[in-house]
Amino acid sequence: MALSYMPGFGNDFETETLPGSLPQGRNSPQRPAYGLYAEQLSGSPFTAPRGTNERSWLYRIRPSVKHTGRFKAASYPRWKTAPNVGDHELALGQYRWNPVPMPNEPTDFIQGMRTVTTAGDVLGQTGMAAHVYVANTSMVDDHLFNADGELLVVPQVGGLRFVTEMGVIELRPGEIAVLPRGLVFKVELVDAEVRGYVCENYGAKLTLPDRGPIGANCLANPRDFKTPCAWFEEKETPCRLIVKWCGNFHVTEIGHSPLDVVAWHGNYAPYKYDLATFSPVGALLFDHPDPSIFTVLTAPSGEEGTANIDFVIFPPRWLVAEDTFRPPWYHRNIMSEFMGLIHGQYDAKEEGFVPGGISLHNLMLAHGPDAPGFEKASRADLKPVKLDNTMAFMFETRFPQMLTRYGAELETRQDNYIDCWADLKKRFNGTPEGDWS
Ligand SMILES: O=C(O)Cc1cc(O)ccc1O
Ligand SMILES: [Fe+2]
Repeated sequence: MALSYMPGFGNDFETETLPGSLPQGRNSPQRPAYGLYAEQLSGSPFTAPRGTNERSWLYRIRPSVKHTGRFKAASYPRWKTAPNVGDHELALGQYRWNPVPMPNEPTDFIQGMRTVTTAGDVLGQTGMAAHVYVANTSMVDDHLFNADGELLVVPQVGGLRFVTEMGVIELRPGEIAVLPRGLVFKVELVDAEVRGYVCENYGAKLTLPDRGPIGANCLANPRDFKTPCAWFEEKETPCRLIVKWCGNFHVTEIGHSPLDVVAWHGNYAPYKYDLATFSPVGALLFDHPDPSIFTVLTAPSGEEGTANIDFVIFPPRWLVAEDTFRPPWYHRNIMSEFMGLIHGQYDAKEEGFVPGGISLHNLMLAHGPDAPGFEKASRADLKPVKLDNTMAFMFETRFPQMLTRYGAELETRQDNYIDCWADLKKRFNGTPEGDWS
């Protein structure tokens, strides 16, 4: 399948698979071409201000009401939803995990979703969940839509193909995709085994951060976001549609594929982004800036500057700051930090935080470079150094992240994580030089 994409972030796109299938000059003609049904998919209230008003018009073989029958309960017990509090006994702490193991049983993208933290409350449309997915099986006749939020997908091992009602997105590690709330899709695997991270956003949509004095360029540039062109299938064989709705799963059986959108236009659509196109901006003389300079996407919470979610990356970059402790400083943060590593090594943690791993530094819990990292950075010759072959990321939220039982009991949790700070020495000895012996 040759895939094509349209560039731009939040554009008003239009795309058709058959000539003349997209109505021009109106949304809802009396009889759309090809006998298609017109349907609006609203991602914001009708009355949202222009800057946040999102909707698309889909021209499809059957309207979506024909893609649902009677629902039955379905069960995906490892995919949890906030609030999910108190289902384990693990004490408060800073935590780190080695990669989630690949499954031994046939496991598709939905079955392979393992929730590590939840935050906020899905019923109030605030907060998020941080998941890891592991899968070895493509979805063939099963499809999903998630009414609980949009999904930000960060592959770490293996390629994925998101076959959605608005087109097909292929995704490799190093790229990310966002699937809007309510979008119908299935996930095919490009490789035999896949793993990655997902941030499920219950709140207002992810958008590009304001750049302030940085100006119009650098960081994530809008043209590097890609939305798929329309694609449809006419498949008249049994299919299932699974719905995640307020934390519960439901399934309905239908006699055809719900991926039947022949043409669409609008600004509510899935997209992908290659993290290698992020142009980092940083400290050119001294000091270590806040990681907000590396925000790719931010989901506002309603309170200015206080994100429901920031999606932040730590990309390859030059370190040039003079007379500076270059790695992250020690800190305590009102925001809660879930981190993953796509490949390479992370600045402040050369050992122990491995690709596919996770770290969790929750609301106000102290963290920072491990003891070897501190030693090295405190004594380093501060010539320009390129931090290369690395890509870490953070799902940061204003809400505390509640660990799930799955996360608490996962066998790859590193019992000794906090020992990485054990060897940080007292250097205060009453002299201005301190004790650097
Ligand atoms: O804790 C972390 O490793 C993430 C992080 C990186 C950084 O450069 C500054 C602050 C911060 O929380
Ligand atoms: Fe941090």
